[in-house]
Amino acid sequence: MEDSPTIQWYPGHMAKAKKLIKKNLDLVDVVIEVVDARIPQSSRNPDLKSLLAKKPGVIVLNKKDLADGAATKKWISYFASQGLGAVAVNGALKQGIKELIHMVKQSAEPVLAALEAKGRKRRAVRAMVVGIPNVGKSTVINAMADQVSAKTGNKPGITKGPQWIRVVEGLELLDTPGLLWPKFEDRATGLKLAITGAVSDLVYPVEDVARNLVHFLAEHDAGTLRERYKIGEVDPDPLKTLEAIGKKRGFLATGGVVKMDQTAVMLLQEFRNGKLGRFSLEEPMDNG
Ligand SMILES: Nc1nc2c(ncn2[C@@H]2O[C@H](COP(=O)(O)OP(=O)(O)OP(=O)(O)O)[C@@H](O)[C@H]2O)c(=O)[nH]1
Repeated sequence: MEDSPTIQWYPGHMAKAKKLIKKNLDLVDVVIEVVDARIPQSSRNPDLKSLLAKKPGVIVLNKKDLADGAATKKWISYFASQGLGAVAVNGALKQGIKELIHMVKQSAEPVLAALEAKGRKRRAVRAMVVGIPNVGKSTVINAMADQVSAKTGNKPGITKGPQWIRVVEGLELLDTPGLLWPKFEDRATGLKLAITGAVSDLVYPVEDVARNLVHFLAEHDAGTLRERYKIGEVDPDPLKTLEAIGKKRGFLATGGVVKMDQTAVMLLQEFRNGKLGRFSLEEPMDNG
């Protein structure tokens, strides 16, 4: 779904997404919720918990290569304290996938064991991947599928129902992810989603998003801003800092005025690609 980061979510879209997820939920034992490791709380869907009812879930903190390692560890402990299994992965490099597979199988164990106790034959665990746009759902599915890479289920020609991928012995995965809407609860959450690219650059003015990123970086690692953009001191006013960055990069209109939009887009791109380093935009205690 290449265009999904630009989806504008309206109540109609959300209702449709909810219906699709509910339909597929009936088919699986475990739900794998992919979140962005840089914003594990903000990139969770607000309604997933009620959708899941009592189904076990595993949280995947994807893009761990872009997040701060110490913060990711704290998030994993935090989720564990809430009774949720969480694992950090780099879907793109297929790191952490074996641990994820193990966790998914483990979380379904009580259900399968109960079925077996009733005299049923043991069957493979069935799982599906869900998450908001751009967190890496397809990448995680591909990384898991790559373990064996054998499609199972429906034969070609009669591909009416869902397609299953046999990940390893005893685990099957639905081949399409469930797309969920992001949180729109408050501006701070929205801006974090915008900084990481989970919501469209059309939702918030790009200059606002970049200003907030500069504010965060100035507080957490002003040295990186100074060194990468050779801007001397970081101004307490983030807009002035953004302007200084644009000037250094030569993003100038006639009359020497800095093209702020162009500067903002460049800064966000560099942050999203990890060129500025590894940053987590939130830690567990920020969320109470
Ligand atoms: N650095 C990094 N990038 C990743 C990782 N996993 C995925 N990406 C990138 O993140 C972007 C989104 O990945 P997708 O797998 O398309 O995400 P998705 O959640 O399926 O996206 P939608 O289809 O838009 O909902 C792509 O540019 C991926 O290359 C990761 O672990 N690290």
